Amino acid sequence: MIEAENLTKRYGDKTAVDDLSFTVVPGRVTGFLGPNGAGKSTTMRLLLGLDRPDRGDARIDGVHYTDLPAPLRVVGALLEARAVHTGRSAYNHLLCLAQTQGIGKKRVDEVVELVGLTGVARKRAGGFSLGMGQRLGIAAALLGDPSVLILDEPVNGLDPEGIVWIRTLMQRLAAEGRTVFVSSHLMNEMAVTAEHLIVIGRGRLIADCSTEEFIERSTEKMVAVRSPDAARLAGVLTDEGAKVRTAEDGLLTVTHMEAPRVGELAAAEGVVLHELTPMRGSLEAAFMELTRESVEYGAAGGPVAMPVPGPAAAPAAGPAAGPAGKEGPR
Ligand SMILES: Nc1ncnc2c1ncn2[C@@H]1O[C@H](COP(=O)(O)OP(=O)(O)OP(=O)(O)O)[C@@H](O)[C@H]1O
Repeated sequence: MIEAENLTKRYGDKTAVDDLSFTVVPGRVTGFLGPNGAGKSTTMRLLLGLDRPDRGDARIDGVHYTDLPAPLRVVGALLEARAVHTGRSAYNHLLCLAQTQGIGKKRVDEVVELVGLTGVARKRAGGFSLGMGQRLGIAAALLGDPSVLILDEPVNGLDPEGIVWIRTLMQRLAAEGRTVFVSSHLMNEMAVTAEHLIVIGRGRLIADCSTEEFIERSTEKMVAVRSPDAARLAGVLTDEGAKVRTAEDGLLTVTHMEAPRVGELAAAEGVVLHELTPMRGSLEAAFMELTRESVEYGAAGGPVAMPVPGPAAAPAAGPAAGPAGKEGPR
């Protein structure tokens, strides 16, 4: 378990982490989200004793990181600044790390295999690609078979196969009863990986809830409906209180009315439907809505996130675009 209690960290005038309290429990993947500069990396460094808080407390399984006698056996960490500037082979890099904590050679072999680096383990780690470096960093984090994992942007630099691999690995590690705390900028990836979210903006807590609840709370439900008689249908739905917009020729997006009611009204009026799709907000849309006030380095106007087809609030894989993909959920 990870506990942050009133964590505060200032750099000069800048408050990077501001009175932040949360708990990350074992058994599920917890995503750590926030716009650029929100304080995610700083928080992770505070948890790992790499920076000292000005106020507050960070504990891993009830203990300050710096008081852990064999930290690698309790916490595995992958931080954003993870380049391995080493002339050593990947294998020797891991072996050296293992030896500092009394971890045997057998475990080094195991993690090399686990992260898929067997073929290149004897190669110089300094020459690794970003993706291979990520795998090596994850191998290092797993060396001590830790009960807690803190991963800062683990998906960075991984190809699609690598992304699925790390997702599956994180979910498996969580299912084994470990605490998995992971930051990422890839919203669609987080939507399918993390069961729970901690969202911060300008160093402060914005949300601490399930991924489902986060999406539900911050996005509007919408129905996409396609008909050869869209104009007439639009009139019928509007008369019954729906808000209707024409997304493209023959395709309407409907809010303030659920899909079954749209279907019933269409049937009652004898309007043919070619499509009736309940849309849900994407995690991306929810994130942008909730963090709008906290974006430090955003472009004026900002991008618009797309809704995705599917049952309301259920996280789904794939690109965040649906039939009504020309407009945001608002
Ligand atoms: N060592 C430092 N000295 C001065 N300011 C810092 C330092 N580390 C972080 N900051 C500032 O603190 C704020 C939080 O930074 P941090 O890197 O924790 O954010 P982040 O959420 O991880 O951002 P990103 O998503 O861009 O990686 C930023 O404004 C950053 O410029």
